[in-house]
Amino acid sequence: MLDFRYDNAFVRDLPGDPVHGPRVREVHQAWSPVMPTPVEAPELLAHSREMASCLGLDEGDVRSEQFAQVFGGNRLLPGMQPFAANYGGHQFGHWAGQLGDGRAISLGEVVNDAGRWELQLKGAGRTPYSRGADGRAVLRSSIREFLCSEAMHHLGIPTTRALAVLTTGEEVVRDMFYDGHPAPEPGAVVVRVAPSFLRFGSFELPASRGDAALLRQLVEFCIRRDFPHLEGEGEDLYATWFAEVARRTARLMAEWMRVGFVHGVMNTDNMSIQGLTIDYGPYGWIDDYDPDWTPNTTDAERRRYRFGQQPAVAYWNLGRLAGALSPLFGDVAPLQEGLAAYVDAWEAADGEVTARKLGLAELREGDEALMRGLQEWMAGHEVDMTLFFRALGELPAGADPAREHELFDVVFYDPAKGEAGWPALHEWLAGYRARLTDDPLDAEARRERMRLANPRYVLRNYLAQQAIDLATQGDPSGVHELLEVMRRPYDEQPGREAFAGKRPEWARTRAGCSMLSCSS
Ligand SMILES: Nc1ncnc2c1ncn2[C@@H]1O[C@H](COP(=O)(O)OP(=O)(O)OP(=O)(O)O)[C@@H](O)[C@H]1O
Ligand SMILES: [Mg+2]
Repeated sequence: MLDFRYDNAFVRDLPGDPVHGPRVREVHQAWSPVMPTPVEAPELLAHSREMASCLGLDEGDVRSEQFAQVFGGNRLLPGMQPFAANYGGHQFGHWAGQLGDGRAISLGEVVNDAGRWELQLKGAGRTPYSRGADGRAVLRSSIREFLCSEAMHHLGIPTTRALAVLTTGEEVVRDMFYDGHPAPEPGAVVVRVAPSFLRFGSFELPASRGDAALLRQLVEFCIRRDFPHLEGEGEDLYATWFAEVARRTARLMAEWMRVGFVHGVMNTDNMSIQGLTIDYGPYGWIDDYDPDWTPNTTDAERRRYRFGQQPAVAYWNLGRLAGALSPLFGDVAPLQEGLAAYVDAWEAADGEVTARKLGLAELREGDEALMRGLQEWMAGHEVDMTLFFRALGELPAGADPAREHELFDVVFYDPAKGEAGWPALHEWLAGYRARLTDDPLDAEARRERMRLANPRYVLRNYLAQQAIDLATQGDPSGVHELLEVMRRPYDEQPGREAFAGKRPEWARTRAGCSMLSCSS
């Protein structure tokens, strides 16, 4: 029997829409009461055993019919109070007005010894915020969200979590390539979990409407529930909080850059106030190091959300949040200080990541230039980022060209570019080696530091796509296996070398492997 203890703070402490149900409308409160729309035949496709255990669920609970019924959206447990949150956002640089949870419905906030866990169904049906859309999600994007949420967690990167992904037994029509060819696809629901799903856009919406009272209520609520360690009151407290949001966001950006994660749609409605990765849509993972790469077809022209731009976009987004919060401040100076805190925190976190990736005890003058030189070289020679850093961790102490060839031969995608890249690589390695002689870490400690900063396994786009193709034919084993691999991303996993390999040539241009549309 599924049995949780709840503390439904969001609906208890924040003003709710007096109207029930999914009729599309403008809502001037923080949330709307709405039930998930039942589905034909909910069935568990995969689950995260770590997340289940955090919620006190065992295998039997997860595999029960009750679990499928509740988390497919067909039944509520006593104590659940379903709602859709209201928020707005800046999308691709422009204010988009009310967006809200158009297809995510929260069931309640579970509290236990491990923390607070808001349970949310993504793809649960229409809400007042669905606008013209169906409130549903397709299997391919749901598997991508499920796998990546858990992969990020195991990489140690702040993220919303995924308890499970369920098929619905229903079809959903999507025009995957936005080319006028809509087609039915299998539908699914992802059960997401996070201590808070508040977004920058949750604060921007009341601010855009001049509703300072609701804005203040939201800020007070968020600080009390999501940042209970912060002290002070009034403007001082708000400033402390904003600076904390800024610092968390900076650290998140450094972590994304560390592992080669490209979010793909960094609109302000997809920025978590807690500095979690949220909304796994057209995201992608860097194969060959390319700061200009974005997986999102909708952004192919301007590349606003390209890999190398992410820290700057986060700053811009914080600027929008600062603007939204300004009615609560007599003077904008504290907000400017918060933005400055982002810059400081980003520089510190980026430096820390550089030191860890290169296996240095601490960053010294010249190290950032060393890293930049390496990045330029990688970008110029189509070099696999993940494989390169893993190989670098195995570099012998003394110069050994034969061993270097053996280590780095696998990192190139294009043999000709690789051939041309060797002289510069040997030169860079010589400089790096010289720097190491000046570093206090011994070889073993360095190797371990690098192993824990440079994953062996990341959720390469083509790997997820292969698992999706199989699951779409009715076989979820690829999803299960990939999840298993991603549970220990920093470990060597004998027998699973194939999951650590370079992107195969066929995947270079295939949809889902190189480019993704927002259609989900
Ligand atoms: N099929 C759909 N039906 C209703 N609303 C949708 C649908 N797809 C997206 N939306 C809404 O459009 C807005 C922007 O979409 P976006 O792709 O950023 O979010 P999402 O992937 O649905 O959700 P989240 O940010 O919660 O992960 C959101 O408010 C979202 O709820
Ligand atoms: Mg979103």
